[in-house]
Amino acid sequence: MKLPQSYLDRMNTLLGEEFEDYLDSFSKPSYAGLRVNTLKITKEDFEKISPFALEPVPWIQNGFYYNKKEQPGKHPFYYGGLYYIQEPSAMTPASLLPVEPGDKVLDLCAAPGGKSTELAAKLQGQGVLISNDISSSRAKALLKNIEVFGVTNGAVLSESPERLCKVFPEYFDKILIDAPCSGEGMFRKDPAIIKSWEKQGPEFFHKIQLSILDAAVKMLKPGGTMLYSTCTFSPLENEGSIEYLLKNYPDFQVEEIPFRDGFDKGRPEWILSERKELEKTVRLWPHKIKGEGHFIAMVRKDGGQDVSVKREVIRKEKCPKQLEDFFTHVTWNMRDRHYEIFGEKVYLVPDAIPDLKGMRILRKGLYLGELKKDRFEPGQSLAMALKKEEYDQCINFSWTDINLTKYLKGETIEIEDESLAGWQLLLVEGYPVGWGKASKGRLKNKYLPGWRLF
Ligand SMILES: C[S@@+](CC[C@H](N)C(=O)[O-])C[C@H]1O[C@@H](n2cnc3c(N)ncnc32)[C@H](O)[C@@H]1O
Repeated sequence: MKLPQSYLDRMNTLLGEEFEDYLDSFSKPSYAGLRVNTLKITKEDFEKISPFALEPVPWIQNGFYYNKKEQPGKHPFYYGGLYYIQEPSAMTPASLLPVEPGDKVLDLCAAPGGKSTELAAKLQGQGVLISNDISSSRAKALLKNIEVFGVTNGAVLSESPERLCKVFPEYFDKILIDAPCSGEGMFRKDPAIIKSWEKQGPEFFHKIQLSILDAAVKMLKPGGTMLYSTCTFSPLENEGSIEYLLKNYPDFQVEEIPFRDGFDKGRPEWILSERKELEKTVRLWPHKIKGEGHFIAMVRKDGGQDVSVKREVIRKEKCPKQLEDFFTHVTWNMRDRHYEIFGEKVYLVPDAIPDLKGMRILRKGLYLGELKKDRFEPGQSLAMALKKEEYDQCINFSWTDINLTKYLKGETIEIEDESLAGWQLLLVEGYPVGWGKASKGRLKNKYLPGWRLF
């Protein structure tokens, strides 16, 4: 791997004696990690059923290292949404943002969802998560991950931060900005990033970061907390961006982040700043922890009064009869819920989401399924959001069962019990993977075509 000379010179100047250790980290392999989806399974229960050799990531409650040869991304448990494959340092920002069930949370640069999926797990279905990414193609991958994880209380948008401000003034309790950056912390994991660094370096990204921060501050409630992270070492994009925030928005203060073994403090002197408080930010280095490079800053907006934001009253649809009939099989309380219907498609929408008219919306609420003339056809995302005890017709497979593989490939499968009829929720070791429709000993495959195993 050949690192650009200008980069090496800068790092040598900044790191001094540590520079050799940093360079040495390139001779070691990067670490692979997975993070357990605590919306579906506890860390302890996952450890009991995991076929992988796992080693805990010391600073992440539900994070593990795995051996790359084991390929957990191809395992049926992955299709059941039991975990997210994530580089261990990248697990840190969402783990540190103090999200509580009931909060209104924004993940502003969210695709493909590594942080959003953890923020959703922290909300435990209560409150609202708005996951946004300016790139619509990346937002599609984000939507899939949100759905696989079984998130019910969110919306996925693809908007510029400036346009979001108009809909969400001082709306959020917590905001996460995992900013686009020059990616220096990922050079070891993905050497292709070196090429793009040569084209677009720290100055390019710093400008974008400032415009994202300008918008984000307007969307945070007084008393709210915002976490800013990057995967680069560049002082300009890290301490430099936070210095800009503090200078231009004096109602923001840097918050203490609980230090863990191997965490390093922010370096105000690297941007010639007098602000000692920048030392409360955190730097992660590949020569100090088993993970790649990251920067994390947590800031709080002064105040604490909940501001009441005027919202239009959104028309609530009545629960359609076909849906009501289907939900006799489900334990969820479907009365007084907020439905939105577009053509045949019906969504269950959290009450707290304001009117999103004019926004580029990929998903608002939970997609339940399609209303046909005299019946309801449940959607894949509803299957992923259910728990086995919440639906009365389940078929369970062991993860080694060939029929499960056939199902995930989209094939029709035979079933022993010929009396089974209607919509069956298919499970892998007790965790939903999708729908099948049973009739006369056969199970018609209703697994979402775009999600199939090839
Ligand atoms: C570091 S990545 C986010 C990774 C994501 N948080 C995760 O954990 O999976 C940065 C993202 O910012 C998005 N982005 C770039 N410019 C943006 C902008 N002005 N507003 C919002 N998102 C932006 C990019 O499309 C990219 O997906």
